[in-house]
Amino acid sequence: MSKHNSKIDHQNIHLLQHPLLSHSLSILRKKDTNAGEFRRLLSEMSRLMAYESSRDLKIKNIPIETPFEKMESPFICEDVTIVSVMRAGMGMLDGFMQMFPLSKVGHIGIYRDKFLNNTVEYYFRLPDDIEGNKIFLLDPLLATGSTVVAAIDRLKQYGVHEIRFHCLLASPEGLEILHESHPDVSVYCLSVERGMNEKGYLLPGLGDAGDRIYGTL
Ligand SMILES: O=P(O)(O)OC[C@H]1O[C@H](OP(=O)(O)OP(=O)(O)O)[C@H](O)[C@@H]1O
Ligand SMILES: O=c1cc[nH]c(=O)[nH]1
Ligand SMILES: [Mg+2]
Repeated sequence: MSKHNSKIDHQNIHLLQHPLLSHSLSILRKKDTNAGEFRRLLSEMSRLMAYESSRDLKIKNIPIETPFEKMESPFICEDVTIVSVMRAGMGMLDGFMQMFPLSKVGHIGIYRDKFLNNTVEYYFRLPDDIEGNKIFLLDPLLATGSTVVAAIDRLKQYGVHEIRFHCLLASPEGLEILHESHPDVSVYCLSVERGMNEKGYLLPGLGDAGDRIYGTL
């Protein structure tokens, strides 16, 4: 975990460090990176994040036949359900779906309403029978933590327990709040940011992720 923040040195926070991820993140942060490039890189980075966060998935040897002989070969034997927090989580979804082509996919639409000063859920759809699945939850940013906590509150109403939250950037405050509300949830992120501005945007950050993906600046 990040050296500069001992308060959030929780075992279940995984700081993914890889030159390919760091390089791409730097491009995403740049204010003149356009929406097309932002989308392309986010998708590519999501595949790498999925690779890193799935290292411990259970595998089981199953008999197969190669063109030459029979053997026992390892296959993933756990069900993964991917859940995207709209809008910005959609930018990570195709990368994860490519890595887990057999996974089911859920969607949660939540935004931070500036006037209500609260999160608003406008869509919720999970696949049936996902109790016991590993949930790979996607949203590029964790700022105040209210969105991810609201999303996980709802997921848990559906009996899912093993949740891995994937984001690019997280604030120290947001990580604390997430840990207080849901200490069982693992976080996979690329950077713990310095903090937030008065509007709840991460610093140094990358701006509003949804706006940057969809060009709604
Ligand atoms: O930790 P929080 O303070 O809750 O902020 C994080 C949320 O903010 C962004 O979504 P936003 O509300 O901008 O919605 P959008 O994806 O539709 O743009 C981001 O994608 C997270 O969902
Ligand atoms: O910096 C931030 C914080 C919350 N949501 C965003 O999209 N960006
Ligand atoms: Mg937004």
